[in-house]
Amino acid sequence: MNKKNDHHHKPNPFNPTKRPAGGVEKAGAAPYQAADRQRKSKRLGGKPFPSNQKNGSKPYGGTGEDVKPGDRIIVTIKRIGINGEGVGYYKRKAVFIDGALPNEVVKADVLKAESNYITARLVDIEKRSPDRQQPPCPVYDACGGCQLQHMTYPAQLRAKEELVREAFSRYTPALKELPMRPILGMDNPWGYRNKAQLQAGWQDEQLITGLYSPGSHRVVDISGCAVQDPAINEVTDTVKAILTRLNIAPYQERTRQGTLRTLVTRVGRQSGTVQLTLITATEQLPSREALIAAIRKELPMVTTIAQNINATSTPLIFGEETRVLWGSEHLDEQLGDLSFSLSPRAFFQLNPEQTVKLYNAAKEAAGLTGEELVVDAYCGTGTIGLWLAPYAKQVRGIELIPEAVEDARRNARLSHAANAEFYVGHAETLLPEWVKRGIRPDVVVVDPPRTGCDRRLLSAIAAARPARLVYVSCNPSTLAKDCQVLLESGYRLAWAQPVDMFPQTSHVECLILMVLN
Ligand SMILES: C[S@@+](CC[C@H](N)C(=O)[O-])C[C@H]1O[C@@H](n2cnc3c(N)ncnc32)[C@H](O)[C@@H]1O
Repeated sequence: MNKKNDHHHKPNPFNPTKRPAGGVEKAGAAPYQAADRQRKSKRLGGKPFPSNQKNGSKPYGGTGEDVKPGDRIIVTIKRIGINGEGVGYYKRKAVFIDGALPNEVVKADVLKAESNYITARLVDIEKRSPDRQQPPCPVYDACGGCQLQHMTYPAQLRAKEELVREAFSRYTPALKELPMRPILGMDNPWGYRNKAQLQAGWQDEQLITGLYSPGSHRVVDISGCAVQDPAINEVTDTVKAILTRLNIAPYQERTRQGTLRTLVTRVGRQSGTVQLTLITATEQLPSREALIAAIRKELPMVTTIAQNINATSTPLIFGEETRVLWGSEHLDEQLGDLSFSLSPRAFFQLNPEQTVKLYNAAKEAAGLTGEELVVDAYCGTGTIGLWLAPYAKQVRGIELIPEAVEDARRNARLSHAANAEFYVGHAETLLPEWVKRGIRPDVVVVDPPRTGCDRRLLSAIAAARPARLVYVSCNPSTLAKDCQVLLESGYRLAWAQPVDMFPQTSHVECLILMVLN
């Protein structure tokens, strides 16, 4: 799954220049609480290609082995990299070019030339891919939220399948062939996100809300974001107008003046109601009563108005203290037959429609008959375990964050899952302890952060020998590496199922089923 509390960013093995997507919840992050904010060069999608002969670049062709910054090179793009960039080869070195698409021949200026890879800026497209399209979003180039809008949706899906294949061919040498099912995409790959976390900023003396421009703290206004649920866009625009009217200013890091840091809007897709959280740098919220009255009057779908106070200078979005200013403590949400009641800080899947497909794949993979003990490791708020609970004898979830475990327990009560228990702890410590005490799971589900499973957990699984291991991952590279370890421990890869949880972005979710040989 996405939304990963990943505290350990490692170099991305497909593109060492970039952080992997995902991470802790940070300001301005997009697809997950913390999407990768990759730097984008011009994508040229559907626009005339600029002539770039005046910029002092060297003539086409580069300088052989010793490619250096400023050289202009011609590259045939082979595939999409994990951050959405085009990947080709020049003089046997991998070249990463933002905005280039597979099968395109592009001219690019070298930005960085290392011993084993090159990064370059797209200048012109000599041969254009039929998969190239005009990005629908007007601020696509400036905003860091999406990486693949310049590619048609069927091509995005193919590229994501290719990313999974590439990872397994690179990191799972013990696997002869990858038994991969076609990726599960969306019929309508727009308007799917149920939550926005938008930074507040100034532009032309106006309050704006949006994401930080990649690599900076400049807010790009993203009114009318095409991947957000339309209700979120409506609420955002109206709240912005109300805040402007009431002179509630955005907080400015430089001057430490102002109030509003972030506007968090979450919609319950089933109920149609909206939970609004204003994250402020100060305890005091100016014109508080007038603000509440105006929101209630103009936005009847808002059922919670909350304030979260974050006076710190860390990149984390939420502070420790949340006050509900008006309305309900929780937002009601439904996923299939399960009910959830979400506090402003509680984690919930961002694309409920695709989550159902992912969890149904997990259910199929688990192959439950009602007699099994299922361990849901890295369980978050318990959603996968609860999805499986009606079909299992018992579910035991393990999660590091105590608040998430409290949410999981509350969610279990709401969904009448009396056979599901959730424990706070490290999966790599708790599962071995359980195994030592004779608790033997029949099915283990893991859904780790981007860094993958801890080796001690993989060893404990190998020792416990559950008949089935269902591995849900948001990072094909670590998934493939862990798969290699499991293959060496006597498991066989039965099938892999990629799911497109975040259309228009380069994120790929993939589930695999491993069974005992
Ligand atoms: C990708 S999320 C999975 C969430 C959950 N499965 C879901 O679908 O909502 C990974 C979770 O693992 C937790 N986590 C990270 N390291 C852990 C560890 N060593 N042991 C247990 N949980 C851990 C994180 O706090 C996070 O909630």
